[in-house]
Amino acid sequence: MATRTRPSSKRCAVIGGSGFLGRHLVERLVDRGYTVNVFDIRQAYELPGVTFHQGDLCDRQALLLALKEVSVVFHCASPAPASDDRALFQRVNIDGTRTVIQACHEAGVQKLILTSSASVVFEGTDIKNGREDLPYAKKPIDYYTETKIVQEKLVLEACSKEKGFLTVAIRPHGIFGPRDPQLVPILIDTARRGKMKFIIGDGSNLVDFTYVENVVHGHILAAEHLKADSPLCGQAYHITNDEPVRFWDFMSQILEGLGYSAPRYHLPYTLVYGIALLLWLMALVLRPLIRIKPTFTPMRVALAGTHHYYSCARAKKDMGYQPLVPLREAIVRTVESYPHLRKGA
Ligand SMILES: NC(=O)C1=CN([C@@H]2O[C@H](COP(=O)(O)OP(=O)(O)OC[C@H]3O[C@@H](n4cnc5c(N)ncnc54)[C@H](O)[C@@H]3O)[C@@H](O)[C@H]2O)C=CC1
Ligand SMILES: CC(C)CCC[C@@H](C)[C@H]1CC[C@H]2C3=C(CC[C@]12C)[C@@]1(C)CCC(=O)C[C@@H]1CC3
Repeated sequence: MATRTRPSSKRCAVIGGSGFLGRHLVERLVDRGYTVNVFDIRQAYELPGVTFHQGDLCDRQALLLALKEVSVVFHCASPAPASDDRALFQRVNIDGTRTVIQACHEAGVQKLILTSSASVVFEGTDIKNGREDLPYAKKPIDYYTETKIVQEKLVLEACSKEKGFLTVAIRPHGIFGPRDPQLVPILIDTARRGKMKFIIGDGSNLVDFTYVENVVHGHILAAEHLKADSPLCGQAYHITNDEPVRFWDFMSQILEGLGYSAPRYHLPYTLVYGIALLLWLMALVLRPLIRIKPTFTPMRVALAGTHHYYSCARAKKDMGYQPLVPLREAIVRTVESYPHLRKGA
């Protein structure tokens, strides 16, 4: 008779483990003695102690193989926000997350930790020290955010002490660090094309940028504190660097660190937002004929021109969270990790 091995609390799966955040998470889990199964549509690296399962998270059978004898699942897979593909977001973030939950039930997984986003409450207007009890955005600013809201609700509603299936959502904001394929590469690409000359608005808006190691720390703390009698069950938690910074100071430090000039001239926020909206609509209309990808999307302009920073007091109280790497050190490490993006390289 086949015996079913009891899931070990140190055996986990990371869905999206080939990605930027996912890979940092996998590396830290391995350091902490976890055995890790990575499930992703692509395999990006090899690491001792890690087993790769290549597949689409919408494929329940493929997922089940990766979740065998696993007690903790981290779900940090998503299409990139820049893809701006509504059908893809719907399929992966909503239908796919339903499949993940179903597969977790079938495989006897005990804990599911979702990487959500602080943007689920962002509507393009100022948020200062926002707490987790802010309502979800009624008018989400893009398809990515729209589907991240539904995804978070699905995961939190699936939390059931009776069924022995516990869930929690981590809401990071503006993740950056070595190997990030978004923030630094897009910023430098924009600078190389001579488009980083302008500050949108008066430049005083404060924003959270969160170093990837701190986001990883928040995920692992959440997994280890998530118990039937803990306040974490079915809750969302902001994880930030807890050091809001002026958006344009942060961008300037990265740009100057890599040898580029910081933007100096100001443009009115409403003007730039209006142009971005117009370009986005044009791109949408022309999509059947030609694929245009504007750099300044309405989402990026809104993020660049408003305050959006969040309180992580709840994470501090319920799971003892404190950022491990301060912002100044995080920027130095990040800049040093991109020698190929230096000016002239
Ligand atoms: N980068 C940021 O600033 C923030 C990211 N997040 C969230 O963090 C998570 C991780 O983001 P990043 O690491 O930045 O993105 P990433 O693009 O580097 O990683 C996402 C991973 O998901 C995988 N994936 C996508 N579709 C899949 C599918 N159908 N089946 C299996 N795997 C699939 C990709 O191959 C990739 O390896 C995402 O859920 C994102 O929404 C939240 C807040 C901020
Ligand atoms: C062209 C410039 C105005 C801006 C260049 C930097 C931007 C690419 C990034 C600045 C803030 C970032 C951010 C995200 C992606 C990259 C930025 C727009 C997210 C949308 C990623 C996914 C999330 O869940 C929220 C993030 C907010 C901040």
